[in-house]
Amino acid sequence: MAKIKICGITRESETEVLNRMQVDYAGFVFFEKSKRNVSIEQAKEIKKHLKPSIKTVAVTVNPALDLIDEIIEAGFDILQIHKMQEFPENLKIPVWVACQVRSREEAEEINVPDGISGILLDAPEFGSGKTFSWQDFPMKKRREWQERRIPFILAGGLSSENVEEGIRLFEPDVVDVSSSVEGEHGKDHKKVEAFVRKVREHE
Ligand SMILES: O=C(O)c1ccccc1NCC(=O)[C@H](O)[C@H](O)COP(=O)(O)O
Repeated sequence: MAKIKICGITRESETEVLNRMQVDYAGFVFFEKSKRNVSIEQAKEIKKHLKPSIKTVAVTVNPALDLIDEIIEAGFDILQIHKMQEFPENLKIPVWVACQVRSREEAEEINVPDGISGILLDAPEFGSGKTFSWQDFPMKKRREWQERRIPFILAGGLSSENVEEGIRLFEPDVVDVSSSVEGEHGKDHKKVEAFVRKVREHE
């Protein structure tokens, strides 16, 4: 069964539905330009309210080494890196590399370095609630990662309406959602519940 990551947690009140629905991952965005940006201190406070079984993912964009150190120090389980320029060596935290899928040609060039703990495919604009073009994605890349046993995370525009299709096409290890489960004040409990149920119904 695909595991579930709810991304862009910004407040303590959101943890109740994550705990109750026993999701697998909670993502915190550390990127100042994002409407979901939180400080390390805020995230540390919020994650105290998550069940220990929920792994925490620190979502970053080409992070400076200082930020990576702070993330490790704060006890996050996984570091997710978008727009990675260089793979930082000897990191003491598992890394998910996020790739923005813009075209079939670009996707064919995706190189997954050894030693990463997951490859995440996302829309051209991260956190936008839009999907990348699933039909154009070169599935031989997906098969290559399956053969190399690299965990695969499907992100970008997932919702209760399309997640079944995404699971059928990509057989992801994890499905990652943010925009479609948001309301006016952060994550909407009913939308999170509906998304989680849809994923679990599928299996
Ligand atoms: O969500 C953001 O604002 C964000 C900012 C900077 C880097 C990544 C960001 N989100 C990335 C994600 O982890 C996934 O892309 C996200 O869960 C999927 O988002 P959505 O398309 O909104 O469901």
